[in-house]
Amino acid sequence: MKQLTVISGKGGTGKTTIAAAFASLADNAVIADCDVDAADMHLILAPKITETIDFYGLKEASIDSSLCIQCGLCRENCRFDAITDDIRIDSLECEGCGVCAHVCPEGAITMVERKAGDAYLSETRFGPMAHAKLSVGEEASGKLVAFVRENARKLADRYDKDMIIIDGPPGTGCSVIASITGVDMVAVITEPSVSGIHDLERVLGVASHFNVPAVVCINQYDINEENTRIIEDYCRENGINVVGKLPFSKIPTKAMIQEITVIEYLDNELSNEFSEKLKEIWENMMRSLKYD
Ligand SMILES: Nc1ncnc2c1ncn2[C@@H]1O[C@H](COP(=O)(O)OP(=O)(O)OP(=O)(O)O)[C@@H](O)[C@H]1O
Ligand code: SF4
Ligand code: SF4
Repeated sequence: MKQLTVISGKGGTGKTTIAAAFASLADNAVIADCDVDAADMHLILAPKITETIDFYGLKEASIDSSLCIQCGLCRENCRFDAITDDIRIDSLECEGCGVCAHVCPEGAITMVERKAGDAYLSETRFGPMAHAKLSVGEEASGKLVAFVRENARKLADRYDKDMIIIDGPPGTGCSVIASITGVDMVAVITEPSVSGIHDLERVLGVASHFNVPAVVCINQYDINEENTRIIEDYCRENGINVVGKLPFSKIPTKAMIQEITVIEYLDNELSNEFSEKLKEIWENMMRSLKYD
């Protein structure tokens, strides 16, 4: 089974637009929305949730006040200021490091599970989907990405799918790393802006560090053709395949408003042209995936 992650380095480059289009073009895939901090694939794919699973992130300290002698050691040793003057745990600040439980002379502190969000198994018009929602203020997004990927693998086994298409988070942080480790290929969606080029180089560096082959798709290439050439040269020099370029177009936004993919939005010549380009990009990527 092949796993492909769509990432972007920089936010707002069209990653979700393109990942949703890929989901509609794949023959036999599971879709995994791993952009868990700002999930928006569901706006286009309208998943029907079939199963909701509690997600437990970081553990949290809990004090048994009947054992506590108010010595204050836990408070002194908590680096996150998560213990109040009257020795209570501030849930929003507790990072679950366990130091307080370790130093407590009375064994009054235990580490307990804390629900940090919900993971979902769903059905979409293009096949099964794994996705999730992190609770407000929670920070275990890398762990939740890993959980969504595990759920996607279960769906692939259950429905005999041969591919998982992962919509990864933007940036280069731990949730990006969790969404690309062990996949067969990443497709980096970039745009020809100065920050786009900078973030592309950074995210390609992360992919290379984890030995994941990368291809690049340049979105809105015509907003700055000079920068597009810089990206193409950079990719050529570094042996990275540019699988295609998409022009600036009103179609992605029009399709998004109708909650459909750009491939489904087919009411004029212009939209046909746009979706034909995306199909070519998909086919180039599939060739690269086979070749690698
Ligand atoms: N080729 C294009 N031409 C013009 N607008 C586009 C193009 N591709 C995407 N857009 C628009 O850009 C906006 C951002 O796209 P999208 O949500 O797919 O990006 P993203 O990288 O997933 O963003 P985020 O990081 O916020 O998840 C949307 O309004 C989308 O319709
Ligand atoms: S688990 Fe760590 S962060 Fe939480 S209260 Fe204890 S020492 Fe502070
Ligand atoms: S270290 Fe233990 S006994 Fe001391 S104040 Fe904290 S909970 Fe109470």
